[in-house]
Amino acid sequence: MLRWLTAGESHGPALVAILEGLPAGVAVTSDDIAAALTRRRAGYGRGARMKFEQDQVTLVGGIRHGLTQGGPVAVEVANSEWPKWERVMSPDPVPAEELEGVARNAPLTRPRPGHADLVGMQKYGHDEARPVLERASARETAARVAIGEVARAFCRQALGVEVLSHVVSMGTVSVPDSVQPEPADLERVDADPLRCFDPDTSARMVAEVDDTRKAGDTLGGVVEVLAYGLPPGLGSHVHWDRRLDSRLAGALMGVQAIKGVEVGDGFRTAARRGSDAHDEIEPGPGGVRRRSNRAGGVEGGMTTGGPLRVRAAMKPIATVPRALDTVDVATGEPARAHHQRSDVTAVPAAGVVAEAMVALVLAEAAVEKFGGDSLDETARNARAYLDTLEIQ
Ligand SMILES: Cc1cc2nc3c(=O)[nH]c(=O)nc-3n(C[C@H](O)[C@H](O)[C@H](O)COP(=O)(O)O)c2cc1C
Ligand SMILES: C=C(O[C@@H]1CC(C(=O)O)=C[C@@H](OP(=O)(O)O)[C@H]1O)C(=O)O
Repeated sequence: MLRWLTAGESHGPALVAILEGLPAGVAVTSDDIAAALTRRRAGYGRGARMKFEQDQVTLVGGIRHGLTQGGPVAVEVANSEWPKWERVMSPDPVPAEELEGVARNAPLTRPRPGHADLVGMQKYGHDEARPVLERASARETAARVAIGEVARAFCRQALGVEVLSHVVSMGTVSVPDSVQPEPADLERVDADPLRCFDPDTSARMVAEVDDTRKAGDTLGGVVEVLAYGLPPGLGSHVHWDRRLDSRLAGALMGVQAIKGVEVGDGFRTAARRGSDAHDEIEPGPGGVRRRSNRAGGVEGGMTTGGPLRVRAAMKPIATVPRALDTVDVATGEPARAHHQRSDVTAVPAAGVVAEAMVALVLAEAAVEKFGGDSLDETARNARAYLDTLEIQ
């Protein structure tokens, strides 16, 4: 079983994440994690904070001399902006006079439609949004990407699995369905301003982001995560919560602002006839292969051995510069939602976060199927299983 948890606030001293249940011997360094965090920070359309906020990584447990030891892996991602927030976000009480007139401490009583502000205040009994938005903020996804990188290293080293993502739509601008990067293309995807694998579409997306920014508005879009090199049989058909598609959907829907998940051709399949919807089976390497991959590499809640293909739809950023109507909860009067700064879009970053979530789900399913306390043991068990299927 793989367990993992994150803690920390957007403007707190640091985010922390713990990942428990991976075998010993996975090679991963703080530089690998820092590189993953750099990928998450990039992307055309992100706001000012991504320029000045640095992700400072410290490995605080579970890794020695670049190898996991079998115990929980603990990672800290420090917020470099902490000194500016120290009094406002102090865990210990701060004398009232020290907070007097501190602009950052002004109560946020005009909740943003589309963010967690209003319902979080109602549910947790707060009279302003600060205590809610601090934890709702997608700053927390830096912690997920940190441990997702450890899971990704495990998937690669135990099974030869590579996980990547690309942006398939930004607002109404979409790439053709045939665009599907492979592991060797990841550098090119990352080099694109919007992590889009089709240069013509990317240029139109950039123009769309520029127009949207000028209009004081925000954008959503769709990302696709791909995983190559998976063995058949991760996940299971025997119970709903063991189905890999169910677990992937839950993990992706757990990312801030993701409002829909599609496995394979998903919603598009619903409009097809059966003869045009499934992946016919024919003789091939290891005895059988599928002629197409409309199912996105999952049948019956199990990986088929083909590339995994899942999409996640992100809604437009809630902090709209041309602020939306709300109510000031301090006065009960109509007002404009609070807005300091925000991303125009964060779809490219959401792709990197989605990769991390998929890597964590795949790592968990691999640990379940193959077990092993050392990486070598997991890899040996996987090899023995693939031998029974005669897969090279
Ligand atoms: C990478 C990333 C960056 C985000 N940046 C912002 C932002 O700058 N402003 C904002 O209002 N929402 C942003 N969001 C979305 C909010 O965190 C999210 O809408 C909020 O937590 C409410 O959750 P919900 O949209 O799932 O209902 C971002 C989401 C992600 C994944
Ligand atoms: C800090 C990050 O994203 C933040 C996510 C976020 C939100 O509401 O989700 C709001 C913004 O924070 P702020 O209001 O402080 O500018 C983003 O910058 C990050 O991704 O590292």
